[in-house]
Amino acid sequence: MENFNSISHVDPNRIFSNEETFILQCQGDLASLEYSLEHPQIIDQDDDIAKECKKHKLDCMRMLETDTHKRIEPELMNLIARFSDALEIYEAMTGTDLGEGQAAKARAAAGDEEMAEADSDDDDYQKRLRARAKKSDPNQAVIEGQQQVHQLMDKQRNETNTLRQQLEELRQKHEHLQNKYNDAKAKNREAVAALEEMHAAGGGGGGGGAVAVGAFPVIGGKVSLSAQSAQRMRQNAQALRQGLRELRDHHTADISREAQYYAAQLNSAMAAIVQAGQMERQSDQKALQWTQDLYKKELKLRKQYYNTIQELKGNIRVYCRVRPMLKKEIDEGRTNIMTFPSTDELKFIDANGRPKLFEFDEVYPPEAPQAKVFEDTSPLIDSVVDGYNVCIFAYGQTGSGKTFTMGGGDGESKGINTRALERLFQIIEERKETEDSNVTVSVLEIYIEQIRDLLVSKQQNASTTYDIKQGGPTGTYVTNLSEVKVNSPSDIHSIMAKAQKNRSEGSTNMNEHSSRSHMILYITVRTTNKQTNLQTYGKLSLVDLAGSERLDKSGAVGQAQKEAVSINKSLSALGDVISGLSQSTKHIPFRNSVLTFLLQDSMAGQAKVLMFVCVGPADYNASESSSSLLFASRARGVAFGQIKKNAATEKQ
Ligand SMILES: Nc1ncnc2c1ncn2[C@@H]1O[C@H](COP(=O)(O)OP(=O)(O)OP(=O)(O)O)[C@@H](O)[C@H]1O
Repeated sequence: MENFNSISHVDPNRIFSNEETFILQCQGDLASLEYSLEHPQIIDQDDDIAKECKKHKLDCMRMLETDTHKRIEPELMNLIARFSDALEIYEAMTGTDLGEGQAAKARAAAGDEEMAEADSDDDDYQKRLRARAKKSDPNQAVIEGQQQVHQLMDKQRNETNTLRQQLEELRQKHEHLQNKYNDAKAKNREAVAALEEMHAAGGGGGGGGAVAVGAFPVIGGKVSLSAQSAQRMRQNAQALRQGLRELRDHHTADISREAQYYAAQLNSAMAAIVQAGQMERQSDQKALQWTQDLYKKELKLRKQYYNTIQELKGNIRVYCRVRPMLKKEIDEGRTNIMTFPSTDELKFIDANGRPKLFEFDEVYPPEAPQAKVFEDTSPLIDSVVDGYNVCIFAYGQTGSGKTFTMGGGDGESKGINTRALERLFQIIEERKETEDSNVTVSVLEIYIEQIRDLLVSKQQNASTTYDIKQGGPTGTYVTNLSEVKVNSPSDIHSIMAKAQKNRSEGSTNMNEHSSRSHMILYITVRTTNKQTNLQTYGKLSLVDLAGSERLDKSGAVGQAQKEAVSINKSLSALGDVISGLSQSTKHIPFRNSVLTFLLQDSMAGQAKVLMFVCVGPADYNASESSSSLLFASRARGVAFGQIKKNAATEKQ
């Protein structure tokens, strides 16, 4: 009876007590046995269910003997009766001896003490059955037994049905209770979870310590509702999380695939770019090399053509420039007599009213800017770096624009001198990989047949003798003339400002700032070829001649008159030289003046020569303009001789 010792101590909160469980088990097994009795074909041959029922019956009987199961006594009694009936029928149907029915009765009648104990557990009902069986003969007993069996079977059938209904009710009750129990458990869990969430959401409010969840009331309407919401939310959140996880996995896979695809695309694109870049670089290098070669060839050709043209032209080019009308001239009501039929022609009516047409290599009208004038001059400058002497001089009457053309002003009005130097440095820069050049300048003036160094003080000039010599690397040179190294084009500004400041200048009727001397700016370029180490010299002579003037017009007297006479004399000497050259006479009077002596090497074929003939446009200068233009025309036809490049020497 060990199973039932603790029945009285069963937890009252438990749904089924041990007694109820026991009765349910008994009823279950009994129903099985009864069912098999109604269906003999499935009677258990191993007697298991019958033996189990026998055991239950004995348990029921033992429980009845104790006082502790009063509560279920009716059920126990009922069960014992049913077990007895069923077991007796079972024994009758199967011939098995379980201590019931005929066998027990026979043992009781025979006084079989051995099995008496097994039968002794039968209740009074059993004893009565056995007693009754003793009185009748066995055959009658069998018949009675069979009748009883039938009766019992009917009764049993009815009871079985009732029991089945009861069992079904019990089962439903059990199921209902089980559901309630499950619901309660679930609600409890939800409530606990809700409280945990509330606690978590509240940041552990109510003291900040850990909350003993079990201490909260479990189920309340409100809590239950919010717990359901929380549950739904949790389920939603879980579903959402799951969806997000799937989405993320899906996207991760997609992104990974795309990343691989694009990485491959990128790699191949990069490779293509690198390859294209290499090809481009190679073709760029080839194109660059080709362009450089072409450029060199072009330069060479250009030089050849230019030199050929120069030689064909007798090595002198003449550009004519007509300055604009001056304010003074306009104010005096002077008339502009110059017209320009073409870019190399100039036409005007001379003092005698006769139309005159002059043709030059270039003719610049008054509006021609300084830049345009230099544009046509710059090819000559290139020759200097190639080792040629170049002489550019401006000729014309006083006030005709010589100084403006050669020196000019600042910015866009800067003249040939500054622009030539800029161009020289540009060429030097372009050739710096193959050639090394340095540039020096000297500036002198010829004032009343005296040479003055314009880059030194008047005192120094007074104590220095300047002689003209021939045979230097660039031909004619002046002894003791200072030479200043120029590092950049901007250096020329201060140098020319100094020279201009030192130059002799006066004011005449014809020109407020009249130059009273010839000024020559020498720019010498020494170039060393980096490969051959050969050194060449080029000399650029930029000559701003003093203007010829008619003394009656200029009103010069005293020193100015002396200057004017000297100027005219030297210009006349220049005219004589040009005349001699044009007539190819044997003796050319270069030494008749300091000017012609200094220009001898240029005019004797050792330089490319460019003459600017400057004229004023006003009618009152028609005579001087006419003679200047005639002078220039004559010079243009002169063959100065075969141009020679300065000899190259090994650099020391
Ligand atoms: N192309 C020109 N555009 C504008 N002004 C000019 C131009 N040529 C000359 N002039 C102006 O004419 C005046 C005389 O010019 P410039 O001094 O150059 O003459 P010059 O021939 O050098 O005279 P001189 O022989 O007396 O020294 C100056 O005021 C000068 O600014």
